[in-house]
Amino acid sequence: MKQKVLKKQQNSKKCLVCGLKNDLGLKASFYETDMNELIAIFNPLEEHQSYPGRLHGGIAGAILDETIGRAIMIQDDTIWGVTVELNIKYKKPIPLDEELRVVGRITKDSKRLFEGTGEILLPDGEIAATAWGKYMKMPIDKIADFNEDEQEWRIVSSKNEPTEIEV
Ligand SMILES: CCCCCCCCCCCCCC(=O)SCCNC(=O)CCNC(=O)[C@H](O)C(C)(C)COP(=O)(O)OP(=O)(O)OC[C@H]1O[C@@H](n2cnc3c(N)ncnc32)[C@H](O)[C@@H]1OP(=O)(O)O
Repeated sequence: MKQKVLKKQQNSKKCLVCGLKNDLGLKASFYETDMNELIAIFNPLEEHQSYPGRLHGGIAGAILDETIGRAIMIQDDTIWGVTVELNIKYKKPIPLDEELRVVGRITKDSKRLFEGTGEILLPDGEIAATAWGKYMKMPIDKIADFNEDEQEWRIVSSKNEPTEIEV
């Protein structure tokens, strides 16, 4: 099924998942879609391996965590979540050096907490890992000394941004 891209989300400077100036990071891009889901696209490198040729499970957890944690920003981009629980099921080995898609959505939202689920998809669309996470909503100034400009928290568009993503 194709999902229509409505908006790209911000990247940052040094985050392991979204930092564009983190040489060892995933440099993932995040897209909000017309299905109220968030889709991450990234290319894991050799540096992200566990066994040769296989993505490290912790890295798979990191991209799932951030995709679910950012999905809350579809409805309100001023809500920041810190992960309080994360459960992952690894179903298939995840390859390196190939473009991968991760889908996340919010399943429960209350005043102080939200929950969501997500999946990492293999290039052929098969589900390689699933996750459920719970997050506490916190004001950004209680999480970190955060300055948008210093952290380069901004939407970075390239020439070939997708308008639709197959999931
Ligand atoms: C430049 C930026 C780049 C990055 C951008 C990324 C975008 C976003 C990406 C996001 C993705 C990546 C995100 C990351 O990677 S975030 C990094 C990983 N996560 C953390 O670092 C969180 C660490 N934990 C804490 O800081 C504290 O434990 C917090 C602040 C969460 C609570 O400690 P605090 O001492 O303040 O609170 P409390 O213990 O008195 O509890 C307070 C209340 O909360 C309830 N409670 C607590 N835990 C749970 C639970 N598990 N289920 C249900 N409820 C829970 C508790 O019952 C109590 O309720 P009540 O009794 O008052 O009713």
